[in-house]
Amino acid sequence: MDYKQFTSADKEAFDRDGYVILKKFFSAEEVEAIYGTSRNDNIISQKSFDFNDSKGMRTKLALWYTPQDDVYGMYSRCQRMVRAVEMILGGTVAHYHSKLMQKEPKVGGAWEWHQDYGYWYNNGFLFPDMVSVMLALTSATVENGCLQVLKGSHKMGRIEHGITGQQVGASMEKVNEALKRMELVYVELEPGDTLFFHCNVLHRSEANLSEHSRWSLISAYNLVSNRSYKDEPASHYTPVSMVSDEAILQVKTQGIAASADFLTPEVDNKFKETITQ
Ligand SMILES: O=C(O)CCC(=O)C(=O)O
Ligand SMILES: [Fe+2]
Repeated sequence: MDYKQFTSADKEAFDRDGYVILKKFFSAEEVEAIYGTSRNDNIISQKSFDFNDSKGMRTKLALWYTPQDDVYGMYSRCQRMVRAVEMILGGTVAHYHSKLMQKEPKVGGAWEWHQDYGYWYNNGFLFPDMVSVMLALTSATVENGCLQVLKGSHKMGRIEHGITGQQVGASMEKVNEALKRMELVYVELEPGDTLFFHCNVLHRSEANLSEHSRWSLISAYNLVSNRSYKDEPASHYTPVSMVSDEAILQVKTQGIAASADFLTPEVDNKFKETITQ
């Protein structure tokens, strides 16, 4: 089977705008494999925790560092993904972490304006050679609190971040000025559509007040040369062990192992920085 590939035109758009959307980068069958598995994955539900927004709404999420041989790991490690991220970052890439974001109907929380590098910088990464890739497992719409990005804002460089509620957000003085000059884009996605976004692009999302879940699987990558000087799990400088594009459908219903290196917020006191959002 032919799989859609990330092109040099996609890379140009990413460099210009700080993000690019690849429609149907993963097929309906692949999304069914990942979403169907995650919906019934007891380990994922055991390892998920709530992350509260400033109004007490909450997003459920599970986060792990080393990509495994399960259906989620195959997403993070498959060839079209690794090649795309190599093109974006311009070198050999490592997987920083992945998370399954479960923004449930009526309760799914908001995320304040932030840059992912606003947090990751505090985790010891000197360079913003980092990128996130979000796969929509369900439709993401304005109604269910889809991601919003400020187009071109990655060019501002890193902005100071401070605590807003339980979350850490970007300086609102800078965000408010940035909002006057750049276009705010609601990233509406169909299942299978995939958003690549720069670690310095400003983004946020509103609460999910709708009847529909918004679930996404997000993998973050780093250049292996951008090794943290802090005590981060080794996955962040270990080259991704690439698998074929067929791998998702080959493992299909394989859920995550309980032994995966999950982030546990109770023990990990640098949670606020890691959670990337
Ligand atoms: O999905 C969301 O609403 C926020 C996600 C986010 O900020 C991230 O993954 O970096
Ligand atoms: Fe984020």
